[in-house]
Amino acid sequence: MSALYSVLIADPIHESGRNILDSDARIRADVETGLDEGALVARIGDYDALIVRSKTKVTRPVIEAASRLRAVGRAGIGVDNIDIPSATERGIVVFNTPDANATTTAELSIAHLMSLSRNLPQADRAVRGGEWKPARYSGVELSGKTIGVIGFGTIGRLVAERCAALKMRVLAYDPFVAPEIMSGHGAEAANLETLLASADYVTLHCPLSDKTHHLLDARRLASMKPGARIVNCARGGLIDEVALLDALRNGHLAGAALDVYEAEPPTGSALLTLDNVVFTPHLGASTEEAQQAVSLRIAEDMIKFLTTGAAETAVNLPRVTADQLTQTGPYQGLAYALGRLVGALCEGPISRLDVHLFGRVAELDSRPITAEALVGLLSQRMTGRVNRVNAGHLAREQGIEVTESRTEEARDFVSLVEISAQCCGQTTTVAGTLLGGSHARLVRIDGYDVEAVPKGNFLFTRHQDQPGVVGALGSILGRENINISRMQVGVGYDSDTAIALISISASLSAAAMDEIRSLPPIEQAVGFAL
Ligand SMILES: NC(=O)c1ccc[n+]([C@@H]2O[C@H](COP(=O)([O-])OP(=O)(O)OC[C@H]3O[C@@H](n4cnc5c(N)ncnc54)[C@H](O)[C@@H]3O)[C@@H](O)[C@H]2O)c1
Ligand SMILES: O=C(O)[C@H](O)COP(=O)(O)O
Repeated sequence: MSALYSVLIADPIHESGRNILDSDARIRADVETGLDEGALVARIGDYDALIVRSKTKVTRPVIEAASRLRAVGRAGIGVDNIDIPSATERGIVVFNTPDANATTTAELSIAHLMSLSRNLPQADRAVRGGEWKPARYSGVELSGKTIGVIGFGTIGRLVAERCAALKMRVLAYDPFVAPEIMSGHGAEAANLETLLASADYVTLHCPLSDKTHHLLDARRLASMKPGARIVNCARGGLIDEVALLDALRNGHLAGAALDVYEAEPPTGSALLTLDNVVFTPHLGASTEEAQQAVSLRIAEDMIKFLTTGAAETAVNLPRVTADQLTQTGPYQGLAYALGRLVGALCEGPISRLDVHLFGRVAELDSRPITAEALVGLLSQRMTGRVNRVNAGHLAREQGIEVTESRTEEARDFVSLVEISAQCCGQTTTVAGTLLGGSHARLVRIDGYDVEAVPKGNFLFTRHQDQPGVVGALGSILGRENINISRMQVGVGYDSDTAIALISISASLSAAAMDEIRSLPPIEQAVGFAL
């Protein structure tokens, strides 16, 4: 059997993950490391998926050349080397391995904290050089000191717990984490100003983004407690290195321990000339345990994504577990078909899409259901890739406002998914349910009850309720050699307009559709596929 999916591994990963990919007959995994942007642009068009660590830069030109790419898997945590907005626009899922190397990185931060306080690298170099001057390398105790943890996510919490165990007072700053969570991990919540002014040590554990670039700039470094020390095992760009150099040279800061740099490697950086700085070469994730865990996780998650579409750790999709996917999956299929239907029935720009869940379905996570309704709507109207990753972006580009609501009380069916679209001042509403928990049925179009399997080709008409319409439609279809497998006719309760929803064996030609539209009783006629 030839492989169904091709995966490019562009940075070195532990052999355990490669073995998993190699032993799956559905996957062809190629390892090509050290590719620069041009080389990656030239190669990426052949692949369904890309696996990277931090070295390979997945830039907009790479994403634009990636005609087949469905996923970028980051074997690690930080995704600042991947252009997420570009990937999202193109419907490419980006996921990482959020926990696999966290303990290892937290341990490096503690190691740096200790070597910085006790001058271990400097003392090691001195002893090797034959020097024996213990007084020269005298350090400071951690116990009783205050450490400020900036970024209280997975790693920040692990570091805080370890520092608390070392009898340090731990302050934490993270605008997105509640104080109770911080206290649960041995830390006191503080604002950034207080943290910087009172901490003897500051350790960074937030992601690098446009918002956190140079989080520690000259002004904030100057506001730190005199004689404080900094540990950075997160990302180089979080600190302005020129300002850091100044603060270390002028003695305002006593030292720094750096694993990460604004440019890696930091060749030629003046920081390398300072004796009060400890350096490691982006070693945060580099233990046998972490590398094995990261590699296994990315390989397993990539196979799961390619074969089932599940991406629990996606950074550009709402996080959905495999269990949730099993529950919402059938409703997602229904919502997709309803979205396509409403997209076909509305013959103009749509300004708003409302997804309303009634009954049991209202107890589920509505986000993937709403997202699929939007994918269905957009896929009816656009060529090119539309999926849950880029649907929100494409909707915003088209000026479509999306809302979702739920009512746990059942309405006519145990579960009902209802989708309304506003188009040219009119509202079109369609609804569907699942029979036996998995068989999608279309049950309502505007006020008309119908019962149709939402699959295949359809002709929909809205027409004056008068004799002869169905016969006229049937004769045009017959002449076109198109078979009718099922026909629903609905009559309005308080109007003289009726609808017909006809399942047909093939799509109708433009000429046949024009002929149908020219029949005097016809007000609207649409041919579409669900
Ligand atoms: N040196 C290494 O080899 C290495 C290894 C792993 C991770 N990392 C880096 O460490 C970072 C943190 O990893 P994690 O697993 O803890 O990530 P995480 O996503 O679990 O936690 C990041 C935390 O930062 C917080 N945050 C966001 N913006 C902030 C801001 N402006 N100020 C303060 N806090 C802010 C978030 O709310 C979140 O709680 C990663 O983004 C990665 O860049 C480095
Ligand atoms: O964000 C991470 O996971 C670390 O920076 C590790 O990066 P690496 O995989 O390139 O060692």
